[in-house]
Amino acid sequence: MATQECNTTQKENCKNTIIEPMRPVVNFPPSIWGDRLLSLCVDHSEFHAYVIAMEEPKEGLKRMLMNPTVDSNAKLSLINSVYRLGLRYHFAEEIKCQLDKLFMELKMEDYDEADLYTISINFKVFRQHGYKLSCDVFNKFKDHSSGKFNEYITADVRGMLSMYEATQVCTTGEYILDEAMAFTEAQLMGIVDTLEGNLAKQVKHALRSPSHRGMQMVEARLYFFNYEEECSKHDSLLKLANAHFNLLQLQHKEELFIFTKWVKDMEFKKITPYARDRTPELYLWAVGIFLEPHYSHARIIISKMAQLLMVLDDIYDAYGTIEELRLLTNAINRWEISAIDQLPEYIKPLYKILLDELTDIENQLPKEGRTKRLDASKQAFQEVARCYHQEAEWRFSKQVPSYEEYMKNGLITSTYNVFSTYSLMNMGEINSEEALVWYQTHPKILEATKLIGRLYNDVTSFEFEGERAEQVESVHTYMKTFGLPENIVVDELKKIIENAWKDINEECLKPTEVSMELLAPILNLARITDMVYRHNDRFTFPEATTVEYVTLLVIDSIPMY
Ligand SMILES: CC(C)=CCC/C(C)=C/CC/C(C)=C/COP(=O)(O)OP(=O)(O)O
Repeated sequence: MATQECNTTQKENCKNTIIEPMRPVVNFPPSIWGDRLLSLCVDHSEFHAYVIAMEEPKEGLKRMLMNPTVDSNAKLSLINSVYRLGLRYHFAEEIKCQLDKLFMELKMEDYDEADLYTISINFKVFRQHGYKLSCDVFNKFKDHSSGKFNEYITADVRGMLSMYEATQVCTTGEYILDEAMAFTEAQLMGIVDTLEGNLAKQVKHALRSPSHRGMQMVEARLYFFNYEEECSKHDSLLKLANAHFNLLQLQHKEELFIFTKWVKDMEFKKITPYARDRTPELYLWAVGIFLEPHYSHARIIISKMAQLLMVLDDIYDAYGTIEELRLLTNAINRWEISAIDQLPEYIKPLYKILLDELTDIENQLPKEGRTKRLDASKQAFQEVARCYHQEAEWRFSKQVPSYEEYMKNGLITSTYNVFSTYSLMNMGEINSEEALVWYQTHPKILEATKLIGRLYNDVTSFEFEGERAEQVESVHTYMKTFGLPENIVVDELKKIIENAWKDINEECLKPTEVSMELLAPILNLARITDMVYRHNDRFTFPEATTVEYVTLLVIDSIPMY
């Protein structure tokens, strides 16, 4: 549909005149940011001030975490706050030491007298740190004659909220948690408009984005605002979180400026005018994958990868003719600058950027094991291009593949192989060759994350994409393969997404296949996917939440205590 075929007479004309093919018109909303982000400026002396401001409260918190006289519930509640404020990486050793001990000493009877709030917090903390506390701790809240949850818990809103948050870490076969999730969600939805103050804000946000599935930095900022009581229980927690936000915001501003300037210097607007303009939104993915300050370099690289993938996606999905796409795929497979000659003029500058940037990234990698890493990253990119091309072939020949065929291809076009490979490659010391080998075994956590990416993206955007060029996506391939109507299919695909989350949770429980540090970027990729696609395609249409979150993280300042 996007090409205008030449007939015989036209062919004659074609020899002399270049006929511009008809291309689909895509109404991508423009960026709302303009050049504003190029004026982001950073005072470097502030970095040092925040690092100093963090030192004392950090020591204070370490002492508190290690203090044997602090009661176990209070300690788990403190660990919960540390986790939710994005500070876990400062206390990895202390938290591990405490949780090992608390988990080993734990007896189920300890929970006989405990309330719903306490049990839920403890359950979530243990699970999020890899300890499989049994979901039987929730049995006592059920009326065993009716099989339903006891009515009295509906009066405990804080407890229900906490239980709803705890159910997000469930694994396959934990039916009580499935039921608890549905029950608490329905109850909270029913009362949210009657609540006031911080509790109202907490419930509203949890229903919009449960904390376990949210983007860590956004969750941390909102926890700081919405859970004042928990945060101000300990002065050192408040001070550390405050200085930490300021430090990260400074760093994120600087990184976003570097990335925005790169997009401008590469002249993407001029050479790819057909593509979406989504600079800060792409950067948000990078912050979502890596929260810690020491992954600054990785965030910039991931943002650049995302920009290149987005532009490629827009050529393959919307702008290129099938002939052009064949040439482009071939050139990307060849991966050599001489292949540029076979490309249409308008694609040449993009192809050059692609090769130059990847070479540049390669040159910054440590020498040891470089070749293997390079092969993995290049192949991940080539694979995406081949699969984008396959989708285009289906579209141009008006074929609808089976759901299975589509998904085999679609897991690759989720682009998460590229994101995870580049994440791993740029993690410095912990990035061992062994870890790369593990990545290439298609670990369950990575497959589940890709599945969530592909399905969430399709479920929320199939109507818009369908309008533009008969895109091949999971909703319609599933409808065709299983002969089911659209509304049923959307529900089925959402169930598959829920099950994939259970796999991710399972893979993060001890003993894990690789360290939690290596699993974290993959878990975080699923989290940012949930944030962007849970309610809509907030990437293509970023007006609401994505803009709000970019503003929250990079623009709105936080008064220093
Ligand atoms: C697919 C997915 C989970 C992407 C998120 C990761 C990301 C930011 C990738 C780079 C840009 C991109 C391809 C966005 C999705 O566009 P699209 O909605 O047009 O993707 P589609 O053409 O593959 O459906």
